[in-house]
Formats: sequence, C-alpha cells, structure tokens
Amino acid sequence: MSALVDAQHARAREVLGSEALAYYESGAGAELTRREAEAAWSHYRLRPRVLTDVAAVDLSLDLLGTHLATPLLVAPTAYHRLAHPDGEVATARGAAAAGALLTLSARASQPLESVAQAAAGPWWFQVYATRDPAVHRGLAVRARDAGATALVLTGDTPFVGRKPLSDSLGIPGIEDMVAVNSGAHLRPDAATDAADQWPSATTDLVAELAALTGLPVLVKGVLRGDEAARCVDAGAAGIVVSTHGGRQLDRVVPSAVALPEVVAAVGDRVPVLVDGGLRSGLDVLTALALGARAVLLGRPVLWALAAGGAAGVRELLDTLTDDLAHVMALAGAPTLDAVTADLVTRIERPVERPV
Ligand SMILES: Cc1cc2nc3c(=O)[nH]c(=O)nc-3n(C[C@H](O)[C@H](O)[C@H](O)COP(=O)(O)O)c2cc1C
Ligand SMILES: CCCCCCC(=O)C(=O)O
Repeated sequence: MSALVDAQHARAREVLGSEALAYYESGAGAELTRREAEAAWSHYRLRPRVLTDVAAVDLSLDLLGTHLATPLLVAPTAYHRLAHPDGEVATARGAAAAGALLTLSARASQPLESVAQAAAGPWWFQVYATRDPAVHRGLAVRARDAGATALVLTGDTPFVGRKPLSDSLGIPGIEDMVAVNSGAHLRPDAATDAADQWPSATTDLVAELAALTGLPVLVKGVLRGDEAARCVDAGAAGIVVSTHGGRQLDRVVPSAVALPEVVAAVGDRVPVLVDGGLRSGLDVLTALALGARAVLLGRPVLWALAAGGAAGVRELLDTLTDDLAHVMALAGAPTLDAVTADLVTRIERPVERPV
C-alpha cells in the first residue's frame, strides 16, 4: 500500500464516526472477497524492459471520447457527506484538480447538479436500476443535462449485499441522503420504495439508457468473460470489472483474477476498466498490464476525503499518478500503450513476508 494511502486511512479512522467508518470499511458476509482484493494484485510479478527511453512518461489517454490526464478514476461510492461536510462537491473539486475523472454515485448525498457545477473536470454518473423506472430514467437524464459524459450501470446489485459489521449500526441521515437525488425516501418497508434496487433489471436496460440519453453506458460489476460479452452484445460501451469492494456477493473471484478473462473476451471491442483493492502505483501498473484501460479507486478516495477534504482527494490522486509514472519508467513503459501483457507474469506462491 502507498504510504499516503496508509496515512490517510489512519487519519480517516480517527475522524470518522463509528457508523460511517463501519459503513465504508465493511464487506459482505465473512468479508473474504473484501480481504482478498489487495493481495490478489501481488500475485503478479513484473518483467521490466531495459534501456528504453523513459525520460518523459505520458499517462494521458482517450476514454469514450474524453481526454484524460491520468488513468486513475474515482469509483462511485455513496454518501460522501458522511466523510466530510462538503461531500461529493469536495470530491469533485479534488478530482478535477488532479485531472481525474469522477464517477458520481446514484446514492450521492448532494444534488447531482451541485456536484456537476463543482466538477471542473469530466465526470460520469452511476445508475442503479430502481423499482420505479421513472427514478433511474429521471436521474440519467438529469445527469446527461448536467454534463455527465457517460453512464455506469451497476449490474451486481439486484439487492444490497448484507454486511454484518455495519448493517446493525445503520447509516446516520440515510433517509435525507437517499432523497436528495431520487426524491424518494426509504420507508420502513424499503422493499417497496420507488428508489430501492429493482431486482428484475436485465441487460435490456443498457440499450434503454443509451437510447434515452444518447450517452455511452458501461456495465459495472462484471467478473466473467461470457457475461462481459453478453453486456457488450446488449450495447455496453465499456465494462468495469469489479467485486463492488467485496460488498455484494462474498467469495466471488478477486478483480485481479477476473480481469484477464474479461479482457480476453471483450477487450478488442470496448474498454475494460477495473476496481477493487488498488492501493499503489504498482497495483495500477499490474492492472493496466493485464489489459485494463483505466482503474477506479473506491475506499482510498473516501479515506482521503475524510482526512483532508478536496485537498486530500487531490493529494491522493496526484500521489498515485506520480507513483504510477515512476513505476512505469522503471518497467520501461513510457506511455500507457507500452504497458502490455508481457510486462507481468502470475506466480502461484507469493512470498508474503520475505525475511
Ligand atoms: C462505502 C462504499 C460505497 C459504495 N457505493 C457504491 C455505489 O453507490 N455505487 C456503486 O456502483 N458502487 C459503490 N461502491 C463500490 C465502488 O464503486 C467500488 O467498486 C469499490 O469500492 C472498489 O474497491 P475499493 O474500495 O477496494 O477501491 C461502494 C463502495 C464503498 C466502499
Ligand atoms: C443502504 C443503501 C446502500 C445503497 C447502495 C450503496 C452501495 O453501493 C454500497 O454501499 O456498496
């Protein structure tokens, strides 16, 4: 883990309330998937090139029509006002200052238009299929009108995963935060709430959202090559390999294991992105070498926001981008195009604590 991520995490643990901390940190079930995510990246080893001109490392890329300065993106995470009073507005400012793309959660704790105004940089909007389709359709159109350049349809959440460590504590202020964008309140009979997850959603929603908004739609939460192909056949413009931070189905394969299979299945048709357990430039380099076009950061952004508001988010993204540039240079890859599969190999028995 990068030293800064570690320090911001420690600071976040000091300043966050116990309910907010539990909500952010927790995973589903016995948390096997959450706990495996980080270590899974270290099962790969690098095969660097030598005597390659790496005096200038260029991290820029074009992604679905948007030019980006860094392949580090902010993952959609809910309720940023639990971390900092300035909430998603601060996250948007920090991301823009670092030149990083923000993915705003459907469960943001501030109106998406306020966040859009603060987002001087590019941003995408994450969509949950809701029981009342007017809710997700309305949000998608509002996001498009406010300047989002793509939608990210989360496909792994027909129901919210059960998280033993946080479910009993509850989330302070959740009713108001849910209402802020959807206009709906979670009632005690939440299963019938208009803004609750809609468990009957299918891949038909991909084309529907694309036709409604004219925006590219990525599907997030994919862990299999055949499922990625099914989403792309249904119109997905990109795939996000993700275990949802280990918060949905426990014991799913880590993103680091699923990524090569998904890239092999659809990587020549659409960009494949990945998130889950990425905590350092080396983790990101590994993900890019395995075929990801870009990566998303979830909890590290929440810790950075709690630790330092917009400045904390900027420092995180700047530091990891700089860390990535450094390890790319040492691996002999001066551009993202030069980060190819031959740079990594998988080993079966990593040495966890060398002596
Ligand atoms: C507190 C929290 C809230 C999240 N909220 C959302 C959400 O609203 N929508 C979504 O698609 N994913 C959500 N995620 C999952 C993230 O987008 C991402 O997949 C995950 O956090 C990546 O793993 P990492 O935290 O190890 O970086 C959430 C994750 C966390 C930790
Ligand atoms: C208690 C409602 C949680 C909504 C989903 C947010 C999310 O994706 C996550 O917490 O994970």
